[in-house]
Amino acid sequence: MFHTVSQLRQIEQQARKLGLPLMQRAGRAAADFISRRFGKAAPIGVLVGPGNNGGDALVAATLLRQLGYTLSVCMPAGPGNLPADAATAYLDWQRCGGTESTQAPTGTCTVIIDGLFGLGLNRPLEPNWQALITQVNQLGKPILALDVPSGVHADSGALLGAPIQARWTLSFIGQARGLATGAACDYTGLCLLDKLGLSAPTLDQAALPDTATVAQTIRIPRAADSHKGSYGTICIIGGAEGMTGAALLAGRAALQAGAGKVFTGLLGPVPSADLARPELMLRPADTLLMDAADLILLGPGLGQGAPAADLLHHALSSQQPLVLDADALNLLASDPRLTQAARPRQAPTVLTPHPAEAARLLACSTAEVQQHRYDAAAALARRYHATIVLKGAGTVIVDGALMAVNQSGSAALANAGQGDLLSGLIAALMAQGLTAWQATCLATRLHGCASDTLVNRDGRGITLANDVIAELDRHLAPYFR
Ligand SMILES: NC(=O)C1=CN([C@@H]2O[C@H](COP(=O)(O)OP(=O)(O)OC[C@H]3O[C@@H](n4cnc5c(N)ncnc54)[C@H](OP(=O)(O)O)[C@@H]3O)[C@@H](O)[C@H]2O)[C@@H](O)CC1
Ligand SMILES: Nc1ncnc2c1ncn2[C@@H]1O[C@H](COP(=O)(O)OP(=O)(O)O)[C@@H](O)[C@H]1O
Ligand SMILES: [K+]
Repeated sequence: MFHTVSQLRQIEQQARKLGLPLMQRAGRAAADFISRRFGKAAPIGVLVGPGNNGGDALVAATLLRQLGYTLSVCMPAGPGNLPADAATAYLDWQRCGGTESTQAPTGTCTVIIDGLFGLGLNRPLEPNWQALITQVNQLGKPILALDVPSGVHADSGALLGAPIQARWTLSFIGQARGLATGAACDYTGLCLLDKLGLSAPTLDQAALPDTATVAQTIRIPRAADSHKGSYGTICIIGGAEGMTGAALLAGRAALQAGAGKVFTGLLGPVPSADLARPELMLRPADTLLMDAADLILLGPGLGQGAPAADLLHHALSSQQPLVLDADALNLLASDPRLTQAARPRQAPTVLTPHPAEAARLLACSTAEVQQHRYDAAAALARRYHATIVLKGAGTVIVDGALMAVNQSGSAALANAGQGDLLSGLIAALMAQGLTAWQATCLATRLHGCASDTLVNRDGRGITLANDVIAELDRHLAPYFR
């Protein structure tokens, strides 16, 4: 579960009204974390910023000092303008004999606590703060970031400079959603949560779920008295010359994920069979009976020529559920008439853009999409009246008012063919009766899990699409029971 900054602030305010000592609890959680892992021999560096994140760090420093640790506290903005709770924490620090300086910790520290900025970072790091963070990162010491690595925007995950490179991020009350997606994922290290003794059911209801949470309730029934016609007929269209493999990978994934029948319509040369998966039926794209299928997947290896655009137009005006990927998205972005055709569709439309495709669809830069991944996915959903899968680290899924973020998978998936696989998987799950929301969440989750298994079980560094497809079955099987 992840939260917006405003949700976290609301909880904080309610707890304050009850007089709960949240900063004390946060500082204690941080001190416990350090004392469980590090002995008292070498000093601990502590970075204290101008807000309550700094207050958490000061509480931790005070408790660690009382335990007998040596602390080296760096407080560049001084204590003058600290907010009330943090000012109290500073007085406690002074009372126990603690001192501070404006000097960065040195390489003699065993570990560093980052309390520079948390939820309150609201603009790019100014040069003096950036210089401090860079200097600290260069020490190469393990860093415990409090709440958020300083420099990461807690709501969007955007980098407001070059952030603290944390080994662990210990969040309080709830995890900010900015930790879960995009570039932030490279700075958090292992994400941990301490709820500070609060249980907040209303907060949880409004939270951004992980796809794993959505997947928990999904089942894909397979009746004893069923047959291949019970599990959907899919038309996959793509595979222009030189890109046959993209359409085949989508087809293989769809079959492996339980679709009843998969017809693969190719714009380029049509092999007599896919020898690795002869169950697939291959046809010239223009002979496929799109309208007879239960679902159309258009895009893997489609190309952007006139025949591809005609097929897209036809698919958009069809009554069937539609999954659009790859060049189908690029064509959609290039012609406003296609956008007009997408909006009034009654059957579900799913778009699966990677960040560059999303940027084309939104007429902005890829960097802008990546800085605002949640907002970009939501904007696409509104613009196209579609379910959106914005791919990449922390894939974001939006379906109407629903949003989820995925945490499975890794850069082992960063290779051509994975998007084709994912689109085929989504298509198969929808053809078996899942809603677009369920199918996109489950497919994204399982795609990442299958790759993670190859990485963790088999020690793979890179996972290729065919290998991930072979691994899908064991991950899907529990959902068929
Ligand atoms: N209160 C509580 O009970 C609890 C709070 N908790 C803790 O509080 C944290 C949130 O605290 P926070 O709201 O004070 O924000 P924080 O992240 O410390 O930074 C704000 C300061 O930074 C400044 N500033 C911003 N950007 C800047 C920039 N680029 N360059 C320079 N300055 C910049 C900003 O300045 P201003 O915008 O006012 O000019 C302000 O002074 C939260 O993450 C958690 O750790 C937990 O203990 C739970 C209980
Ligand atoms: N660094 C990463 N972390 C997690 N998942 C990733 C990463 N890089 C790629 N992926 C996943 O791999 C897939 C790649 O899709 P895409 O870029 O469309 O590939 P294709 O070349 O097959 O079209 C997406 O599902 C994406 O989320
Ligand atoms: K921090």
